[in-house]
Amino acid sequence: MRSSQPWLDSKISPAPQAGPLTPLARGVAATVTDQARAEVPPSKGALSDGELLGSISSPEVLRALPAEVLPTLAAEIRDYLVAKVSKTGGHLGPNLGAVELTIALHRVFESPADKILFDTGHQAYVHKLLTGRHDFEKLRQRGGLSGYPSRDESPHDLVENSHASTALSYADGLAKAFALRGEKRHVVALVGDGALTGGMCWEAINNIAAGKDRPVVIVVNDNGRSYAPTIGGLANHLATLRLNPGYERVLDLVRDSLSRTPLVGAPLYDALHGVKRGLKDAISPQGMFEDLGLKYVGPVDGHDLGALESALRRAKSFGGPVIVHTVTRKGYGYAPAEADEADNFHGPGAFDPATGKSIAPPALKWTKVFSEELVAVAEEREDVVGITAAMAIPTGIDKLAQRYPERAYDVGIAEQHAVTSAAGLAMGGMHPVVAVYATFLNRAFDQTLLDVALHGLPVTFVLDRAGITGPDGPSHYGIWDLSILGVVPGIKVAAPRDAATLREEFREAVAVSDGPTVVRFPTGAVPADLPAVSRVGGVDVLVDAGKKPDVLLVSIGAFAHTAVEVAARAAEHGIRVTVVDPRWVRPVPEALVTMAREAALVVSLEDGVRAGGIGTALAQTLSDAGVGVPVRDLGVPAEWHPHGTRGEILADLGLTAQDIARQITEWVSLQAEQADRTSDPLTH
Ligand SMILES: Cc1ncc(C[n+]2csc(CCOP(=O)(O)OP(=O)(O)O)c2C)c(N)n1
Ligand SMILES: CC(=O)[C@@H](O)[C@H](O)COP(=O)(O)O
Ligand SMILES: [Mg+2]
Repeated sequence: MRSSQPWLDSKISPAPQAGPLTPLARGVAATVTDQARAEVPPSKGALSDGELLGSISSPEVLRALPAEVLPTLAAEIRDYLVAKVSKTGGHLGPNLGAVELTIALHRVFESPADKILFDTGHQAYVHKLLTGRHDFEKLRQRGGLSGYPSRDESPHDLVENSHASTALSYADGLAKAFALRGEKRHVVALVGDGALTGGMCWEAINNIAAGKDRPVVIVVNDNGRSYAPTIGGLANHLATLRLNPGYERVLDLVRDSLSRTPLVGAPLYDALHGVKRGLKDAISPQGMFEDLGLKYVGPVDGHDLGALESALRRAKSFGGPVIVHTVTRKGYGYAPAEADEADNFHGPGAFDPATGKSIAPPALKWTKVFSEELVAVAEEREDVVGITAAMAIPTGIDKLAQRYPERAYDVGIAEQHAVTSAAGLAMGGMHPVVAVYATFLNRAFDQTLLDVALHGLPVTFVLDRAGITGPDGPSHYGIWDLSILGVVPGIKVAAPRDAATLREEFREAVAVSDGPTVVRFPTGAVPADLPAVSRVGGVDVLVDAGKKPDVLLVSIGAFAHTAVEVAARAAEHGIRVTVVDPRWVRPVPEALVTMAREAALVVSLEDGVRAGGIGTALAQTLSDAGVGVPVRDLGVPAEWHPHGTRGEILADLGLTAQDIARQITEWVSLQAEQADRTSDPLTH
């Protein structure tokens, strides 16, 4: 029995073989467990979810375990992860694939003296368990563990930024700092094959390789996938790897990965695997990395604990920059995750562990609406092409790829390249649609500003997951786009409020031929369509409070339903609120200036940072037009916001209908008091 839970007895994975414990191992494990029980502070949580796992209060305890019990530990970790993540949701596939790797890392290196960095950080759950964090009940939920490394949680955690491809640069800097300070520490960076497609990694490798005496160990977790496969179909060209008889299982894994249909080109994978078209030209991966100045170890079976430990010890003893190439399988040990072709187990929501089926009620998502409209537009216009940075399904580019494979490009985790390559496509007569999460556009700001906008190129950016997102926490909030795009001359930004306006505004965006356009929308289920009562100069009026309203409430994007509720609540206090949705928020529509002249107070409401946001732009526009009406802007403070649900975070920020109505009522009363004072001759 390798697992206490039937779903781990997968037919797909050939190993790991935990098997029953030998009497010796059982004895040692029991002793270690007793010691560990005594050591675990009560706050660190349960010991009941797996006897051995429950004993691991720190990496020291892990290092004291005999190798024979490690497969059991790995099986317990998988049990635990499936059981817990099936309830909370989270990054299951990446973690199941990194169990042995993380165990080996913590046995060979001595964190926190040695520094272990997790690129992206979505695969750090096993690291959390091995560093004594065993309470996953509220993973990624308010008050619970973060879904990424978190310096508040543990001295073993360093990097909280879950934007990919940064770990090698952090590692380079840390190694330089330790060299300057004369500290003998190893710096280890675990990076996925997907993250390795990001340009920052190669900039870092260029520098790491130059530090011959700096002990940086780059561990590549090569599972052949980002979300979707990272690779091309070159299964017939693996002869160089076959030359090494120790890699039979590695070859199986690689062959499996290669046989999947790719969206992405193959050069990186070729390099990693020493693959080139034609055996005569075959290069070895050693050659590639060693030419760059890095010692190469591998490929190593990333589920073979013995092989991993021995490879990592070799790397550790080398004393300079070294790359350890491990081959793993995403979702390893849990059949539905291993068989996952649709990215469902990269970061699933809650699911039934017995079947792997999602238990979320079906809902129409913003992404699906965009995805369908993109295909409809592409059917009408041959110049429309789609670009994704390794997120074809999550951004909805997959539907275009299915319909027109030659008109959809997955460029890898390479947002900067995505944008400038879109600029090239536009120069060449196409109309590219770059679909990224709002937070990841940060990466490509300069490219958007100069490569696209300066050249007046017709590129449409579709920003998914804009605004407050939720469980991924601070790095994933899509709250900066409206501000940073505000400084891009000539850019046009739309913020649809529902499915109908998303379709409409997307079509308007791709109709623009003389510069960049942006359509941004939030995460999750799209709310019911909210028809306008009228449209004035391109601005939709959602609630018309008649002439000279007390308040003109300018609602941006998905806040429309909240804004309408605010108007209803304010009306109960005798305050007349007109609600408008500008649809296009940059540049600020002229019609808003005319409407604002009529109102006693203008309030803007946006799902983005207030600093430099639409409220600021509106106030400037009104001031420039000589409209003296006071403007109040409601939005997200430029601070770090913790993980939680979107609803919880919005409530924290006072961005619920109830809070906004109360706030508006106060402002209106304050204005009335001030007006009274001004008109009272005794106060002069
Ligand atoms: C800059 C950036 N773009 C996109 C993402 C979204 N993303 C998160 S994980 C991931 C795939 C990572 O693949 P890999 O590094 O191979 O790790 P694996 O999940 O396969 O373990 C992507 C694209 C991100 N985190 N950062
Ligand atoms: C690590 C990462 O960047 C993604 O996996 C992200 O967690 C996905 O978020 P969604 O669940 O909103 O697609
Ligand atoms: Mg990968």
